[in-house]
Amino acid sequence: MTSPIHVTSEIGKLKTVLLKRPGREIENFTPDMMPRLLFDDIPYLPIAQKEHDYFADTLRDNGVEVLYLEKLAAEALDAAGDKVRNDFLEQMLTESGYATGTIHDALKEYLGSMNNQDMVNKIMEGIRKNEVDFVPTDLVSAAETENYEFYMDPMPNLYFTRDPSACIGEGLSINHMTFPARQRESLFNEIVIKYHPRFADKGVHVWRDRNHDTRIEGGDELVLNDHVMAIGVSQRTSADAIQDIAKSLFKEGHFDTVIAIKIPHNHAMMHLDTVFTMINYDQFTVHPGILGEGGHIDTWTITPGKNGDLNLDHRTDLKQVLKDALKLDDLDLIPTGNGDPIIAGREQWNDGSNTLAIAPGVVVTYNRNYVSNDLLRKHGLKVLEVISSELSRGRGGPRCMSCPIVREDI
Ligand SMILES: NC(=[NH2+])NCCC[C@H](N)C(=O)O
Repeated sequence: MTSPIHVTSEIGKLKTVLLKRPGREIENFTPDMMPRLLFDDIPYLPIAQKEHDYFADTLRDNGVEVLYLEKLAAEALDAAGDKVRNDFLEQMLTESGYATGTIHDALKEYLGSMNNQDMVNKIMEGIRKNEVDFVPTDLVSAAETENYEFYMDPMPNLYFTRDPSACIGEGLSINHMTFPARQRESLFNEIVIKYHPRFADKGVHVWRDRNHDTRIEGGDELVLNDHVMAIGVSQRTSADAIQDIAKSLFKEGHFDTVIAIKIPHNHAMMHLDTVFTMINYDQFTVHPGILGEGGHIDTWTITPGKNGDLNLDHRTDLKQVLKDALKLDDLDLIPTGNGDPIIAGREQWNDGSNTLAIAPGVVVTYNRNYVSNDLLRKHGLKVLEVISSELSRGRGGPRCMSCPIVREDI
C-alpha cells in the first residue's frame, strides 16, 4: 500500500500540501495578548486572507494539491462518529483548562450544539465569555478573572501549518509544542491522521506523537534526503526531543543521520527554518546572523550507535558538515540580505530565509524581501514571489505556512 504521506526531501516536486486559511483567530486578540500569542502586531484579516489565497493559488498554478487543515479536521470528525467527537471535545476542553466543572459543561453544551465544521472553526477562533449563555454559580467559575475576555483563547498561529506536525518519509511527527499558545494545535493534526479517510489505516507511521514532555516543532525539522535530517536545537526544539526522534527514525525508518544545528534561542529565529532552508540539491539559504566567528556554528552529527544508542560528532563548519552528509563536492550557502547586516536583519525578521521549495531550484518567497530574492535569482533559482504585508506580522513565511504531505523523490 502506498502511504498517503511521502516526503523524502525539502526540494522534491511538491504534490500535496496542508495549509490553514487564516480566520477570525488572527484578529480575535488585543495588543496586550500579543506576546503570549507569539504575534508582533494586529493583522488585518481581509488582506491576510487575500494574501493567503494568493499563496494557495501560486501553489495550485504549479500543480500542487492544496488541502486545508480546518476542512480535514471537520471531515475527520464526520467520518469518526459521535464517540470520537466527544473525546476530541473533552480533550480540547481539558487542554484549554476545563477538565470538569460548570464552565466545562457550558462550553461543552455550546460547542456540542454545532456541526463539526462550525465547532472546529469556533475552537480555532477562540470563545469569548459574552457569547456563552452562562451564569456562574460555583466559586471556581465565579472567581475566574472577570477582566479577561476569553474562555478559550484563539489559535492565531494555526496558519503556520509547518509546526504542529512534520511529514518525514512515509510518516510524521505530531508535535508537543513549546508554548501554551500553540500546544492545542496538534490535536487537530492528531484527529486528521487517526480518522480522516485519506490517512486512517493507511500505514502512516507516527515517529513521535504529541504525548511527550520534551518539545519539538516542525519549523526545526528539515528532511534533507531520504536518510539525512537536519533538526534545529532552538527556542522551540530541545536536544532531548531530537535524541528521542533520532532513535525512532533510526529504528523504524530509512534515516541514518540527524544533524542537530544549534541556533540562537530568540523569537526572531524561533525555528531553524527562519535562518536556514534547503532550496536545491546543493543550495541553501542561511542567515549570516547565526554564524559566529569564522562562519562557525555548533552542529552535532548523530548516527546510530551500539544497542540503540546514538553516536555524536561535534563540528562547527556547517558547509563541510553538509557536504559530507549529502556527499557533495561543493555547496552554495546563500546569505539572507546578501550579507549586509542591516538588510539581513530586516529581511530575516520578515522571513527572507524562510523559503518554500516546490521543486529543486524553484522557491516561493515573500515579495517584501527583495534583496534576498534578487540574490536567489542571481544564484540561478526560480523565485515565485507572493504578497506579504499582513501574513508576515505573525513571524512566519512560505515554509512556515505550508506542511508538505507528498513530494516526488529527488
Ligand atoms: N516554522 C516557522 N518558522 N514558524 C513560524 C511560527 C511563528 C509563530 N508566530 C510562532 O511563534 O510560533
